[in-house]
Amino acid sequence: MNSDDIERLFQAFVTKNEELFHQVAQSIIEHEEQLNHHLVATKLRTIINNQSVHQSVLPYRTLPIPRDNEKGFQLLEVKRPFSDWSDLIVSTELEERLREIPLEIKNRDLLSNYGLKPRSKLLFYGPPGTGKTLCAKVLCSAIGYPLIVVKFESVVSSFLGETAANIRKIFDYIDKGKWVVLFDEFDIIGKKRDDPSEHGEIKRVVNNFMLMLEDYQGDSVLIAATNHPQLLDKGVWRRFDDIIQFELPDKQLRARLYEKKLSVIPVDPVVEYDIFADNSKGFSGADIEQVTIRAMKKALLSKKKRVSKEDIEEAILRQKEIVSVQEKV
Ligand SMILES: Nc1ncnc2c1ncn2[C@@H]1O[C@H](COP(=O)(O)OP(=O)(O)OP(=O)(O)O)[C@@H](O)[C@H]1O
Repeated sequence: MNSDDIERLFQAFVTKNEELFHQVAQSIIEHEEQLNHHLVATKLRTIINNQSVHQSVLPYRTLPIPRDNEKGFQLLEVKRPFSDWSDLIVSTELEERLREIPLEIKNRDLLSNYGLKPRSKLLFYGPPGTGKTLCAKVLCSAIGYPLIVVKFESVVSSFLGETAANIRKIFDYIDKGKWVVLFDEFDIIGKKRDDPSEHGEIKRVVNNFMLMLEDYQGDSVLIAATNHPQLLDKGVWRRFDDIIQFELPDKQLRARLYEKKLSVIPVDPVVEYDIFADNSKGFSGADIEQVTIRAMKKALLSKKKRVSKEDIEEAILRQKEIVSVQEKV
C-alpha cells in the first residue's frame, strides 16, 4: 500500500466516505493482484464481500428494503461486491464487449451530447454456472454502483396477484439510486410454464415486468439473467439494449479457470492445467470451481503443503458423478 492510499483510507474513515473507502480498497486489491499476491487479494475481497448487508451501503442506509406483503420477506438484497475483470474467465471477444458497458456508463454525458445513451438494459443468457452473476458483480465494481439482486422466484408470490405490486415496489426502490440490478432466475417463466394453472398468470407477470423495464429511464444498469432463453417470447428480446450469451468454457478457458481458481494456494509444479481441462469437457466454471475447492480442502486437511495432481484428478471424477446426476434430474 502506498502512502497515497493510506492517506485516502484515513480520509475515508474520518469523513465516513464509503465511496472513497471502496475506491481505495479496490485499488489496494488490484495492486495485490498485480503483485501475484492472490491469497491476500482474495482475503481482502472476502472481507468486503461478506459485508453484504444493506446497512453498509451509503447513501442508501435509510431506504427500507421492500417486502412482500403476504409473507414479509425481502424482495431484494443490496450488496457491494468486489470482483474485477481478472476474476471473470471468458473469451477475449466477450470480455471486450462487456468492458464497453462501464465505459459507456462513465461517458454518459459525452454520449448524450450526440443523442446517444449507454446500454443499460441487458439480457444475460446461458447454461447455469457460466458466470452471469459473477459478471454482474464485476460490472458493479467497474462502474462503482452497488448491486441489487432480485430473485425472481421470490417476487413471484404464491399469491400471484401480489406479484405486480412486488415488481412495482422493486422499481420504486431502484428509482431512488444508481445500481446494477440483477434480476436473477428470470427463467422462472420456464420453470412454471408446464403448470397450466400458472402459465397464463406467469406470462402476464413477465409482460408486466417487461413494460416496467421498457419504461425505466434512470441511470441504473438492469440485467435479467436466464438459463432458458428459448422460453422467452420473441417480444421480450427487443426490449433489451444488448443480449449477451454466456457459454460453457472451451478447453483453453477451462485451463485458465483451473489456474485462476487454484492461484490462492501452492500447486505441485508437475500439475498441467491442460490435462485437467481435457478431462473436464462439458464442465461449467462453477463445476471447475467445485473441483478446485474440493482439491484444496483435501490438500489442506491432509496437512500437505500443496495441491497435487491426484487431488485434482480425484475431485474431477467426483464432479463428473455430480454432473451426471444433475443431468438426469
Ligand atoms: N466464467 C467464469 N469465470 C470465473 N468464475 C466462474 C465463471 N463461471 C462460473 N464461475 C464461478 O462459478 C460460480 C457460479 O457462477 P455464477 O453464479 O456467476 O453463474 P451463473 O451463470 O450466474 O449461474 P446460474 O445461472 O445458475 O445463476 C461462481 O462462484 C463463479 O466464481
